[in-house]
Amino acid sequence: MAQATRVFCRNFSSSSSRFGNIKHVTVIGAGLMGAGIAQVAASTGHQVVIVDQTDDILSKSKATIEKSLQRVAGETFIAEVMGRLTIKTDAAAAVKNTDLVIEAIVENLEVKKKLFSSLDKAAPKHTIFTSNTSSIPIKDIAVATQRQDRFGGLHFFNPVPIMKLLEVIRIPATSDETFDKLLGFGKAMDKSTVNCKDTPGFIVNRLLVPYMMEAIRMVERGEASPQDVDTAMKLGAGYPMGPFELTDYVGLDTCKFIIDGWHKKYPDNPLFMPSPLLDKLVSEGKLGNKTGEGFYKQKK
Ligand SMILES: CCCCCCCCCCCCC[C@H](O)CC(=O)SCCNC(=O)CCNC(=O)[C@H](O)C(C)(C)COP(=O)(O)OP(=O)(O)OC[C@H]1O[C@@H](n2cnc3c(N)ncnc32)[C@H](O)[C@@H]1OP(=O)(O)O
Ligand SMILES: NC(=O)c1ccc[n+]([C@@H]2O[C@H](COP(=O)([O-])OP(=O)(O)OC[C@H]3O[C@@H](n4cnc5c(N)ncnc54)[C@H](O)[C@@H]3O)[C@@H](O)[C@H]2O)c1
Repeated sequence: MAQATRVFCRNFSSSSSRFGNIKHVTVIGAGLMGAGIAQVAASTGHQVVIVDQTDDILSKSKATIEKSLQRVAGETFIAEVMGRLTIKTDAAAAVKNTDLVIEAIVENLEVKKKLFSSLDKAAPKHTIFTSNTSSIPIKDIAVATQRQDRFGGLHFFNPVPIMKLLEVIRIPATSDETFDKLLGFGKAMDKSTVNCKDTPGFIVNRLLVPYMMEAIRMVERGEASPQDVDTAMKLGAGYPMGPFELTDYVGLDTCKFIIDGWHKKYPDNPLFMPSPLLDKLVSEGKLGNKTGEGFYKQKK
């Protein structure tokens, strides 16, 4: 049995002591990342509630999780995992009995702050809040709450069931107890953790974003085609995907939110200047794999 399959079929039970204090997890946002995070949390024995804006989004997300599990697991395991997953549209009700909130909604500071401010009033005192943001400082989100000592970042990578890394981010106010619990949760999720400070892009995106922005600028300058850049980086640098394939995979809208946010925050940094090509594709609704077309048209 290959590595990925082994991890997903290990027999976890929610009564296991491997969880420390985090047994019940609420994932807010049932999109690309939220579905993956919920799948792995439930696969590793946690009780999971997924929250999104509509029942339709939530049903589609549940179906995605089930389909994803079918690639690697048998019927019994899938039934157990799906049995640990529930869905809700009422975020305040969902967090009433939860140990950990993982927010994976749209990459927008004001929307995230509004959400956390309302959750802060509804969640029990012991609940730890985290954001899966790619690019927003965790402390800028945490200020919306009265629990900054129980606030941190959990930055997962896409696709969550396969990518082994979890960046665990602390802000100055994060308590040692909270940080240790988050590291323990990462282990319980079968991820390899790295400790991050709340610096722009943490570790991975601090290096990945300039690389990807230079790739799109090469194309804008007419120096190479997206196809040739992708082939070059896969065959010449050993990357599993080229930067354009990866942008389609991440979502062009999410990439635009990231770069626009950094440009606004650091207007003099040439690395973070917006890209006319990215802006054009987003304005045409070409958001990547999620809409069937981005830099590439998806094969049917
Ligand atoms: C250029 C334009 C610039 C625009 C601006 C840019 C702005 C900046 C953007 C930054 C974005 C940051 C986003 C975020 O914050 C951080 C990220 O997440 S970055 C993304 C990180 N991810 C990657 O880099 C992925 C790279 N790709 C890969 O690793 C691989 O291609 C793949 C996705 C793993 C797929 O590989 P394949 O080999 O094709 O896949 P297979 O289908 O063969 O599967 C491999 C293996 O995995 C098992 N498996 C598949 N699906 C699942 C599942 N759902 N659950 C469990 N396991 C699964 C499958 O069975 C195989 O296992 P095996 O059979 O080998 O045992
Ligand atoms: N896409 C990636 O590769 C990737 C990787 C790591 C981190 N992230 C980060 O994860 C977060 C989510 O990204 P994604 O790609 O999953 O986005 P997505 O667009 O696929 O999903 C976002 C989901 O959040 C929901 N949502 C929006 N506002 C909400 C609210 N107020 N309450 C409840 N649900 C709400 C939307 O309906 C949508 O289903 C972002 O912060 C992003 O930066 C993305």
